[in-house]
Amino acid sequence: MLYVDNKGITDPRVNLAIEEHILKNLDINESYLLFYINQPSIIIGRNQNTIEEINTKFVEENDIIVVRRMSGGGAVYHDLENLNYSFITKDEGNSIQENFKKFTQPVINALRKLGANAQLMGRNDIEIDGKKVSGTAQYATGGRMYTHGTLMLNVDLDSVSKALKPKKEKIESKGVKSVRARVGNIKDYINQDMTVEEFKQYILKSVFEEQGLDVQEYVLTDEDWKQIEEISKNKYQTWEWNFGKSPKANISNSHRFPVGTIDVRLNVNRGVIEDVKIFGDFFGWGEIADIENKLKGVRYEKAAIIEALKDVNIQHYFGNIEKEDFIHLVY
Ligand SMILES: Nc1ncnc2c1ncn2[C@@H]1O[C@H](COP(=O)(O)OC(=O)CCCC[C@@H]2CCSS2)[C@@H](O)[C@H]1O
Repeated sequence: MLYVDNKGITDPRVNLAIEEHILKNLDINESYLLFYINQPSIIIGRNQNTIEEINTKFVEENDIIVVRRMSGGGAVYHDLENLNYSFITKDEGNSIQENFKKFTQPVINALRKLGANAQLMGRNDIEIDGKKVSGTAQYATGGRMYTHGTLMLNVDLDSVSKALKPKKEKIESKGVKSVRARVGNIKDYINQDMTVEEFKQYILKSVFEEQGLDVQEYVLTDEDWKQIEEISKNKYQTWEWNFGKSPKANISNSHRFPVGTIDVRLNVNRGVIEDVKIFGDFFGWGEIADIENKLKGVRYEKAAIIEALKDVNIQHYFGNIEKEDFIHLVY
């Protein structure tokens, strides 16, 4: 495993590009550990409808950067006291749940050594005494993957709840009243004061030590930085990627499953599906556009929809749901 230093960059549009570059362009047989801290920003899940997740007024007034990531799940708020870690590794074909368990464990162990009673809970949370202090997500492509997570050391919790507006059903399914009531800061549960930089060094050392390794570093080259700049410019700095277009739908069905919300919007014209957009905060690794494309041009009737999806492995896209349940959302 090699540690990658991001040179203290706090622009999420660059940090996500560094992560993507390591995933796609560095040594396929190596594992990497990257950390990054972002200036106030909202990091939107891969399949979410950005505009519905954010409080636009608050975001504009406070110069909060909004950027979409490649991994699934919901929107999170970052500031300079939220540390993000990312394990970039081979994809061994394990389920997302197994990967979440595997890659949160070293982090949980580090938190426990600091005196916090941290545990993996729910779909993808690390909780301490009932408060979510970390969210995990994953993205896989071409035999490689990253599993990354937030660590709320001392985040401004008021801003978290003012910046985000998760759907009502999501909040209700968590059994708590608000985002504010649900999240907590690690600093309130550990037995020493730490700056975010000290916290990062601690986690870094702890992860390597646990594997019996000395910290070894991969230093990003000029060529790496050139490619990172390209990814950042062509993707994470574009309106198309971060917000994109949401077609006006005439049919719209949404349901919250244990794996997350799936929200299907259709344009049906003269009995034919002309356009489809699927939104949500579910965890899958398939390209949702594949399913959308399979549905386009299909007659809007149950048999035709079943036929169009007959070769699709629905769990690959949404996690653990039944195909029937998805079809029920479309029709
Ligand atoms: N920074 C942060 N950390 C943990 N939880 C948060 C945070 N901000 C908001 N929340 C809470 O989590 C839910 C969303 O939970 P949900 O489970 O839907 O999504 C996630 O956890 C995604 C984690 C993505 C991690 C990436 C790592 C590097 S870049 S971002 C939100 O509505 C708030 O209640």
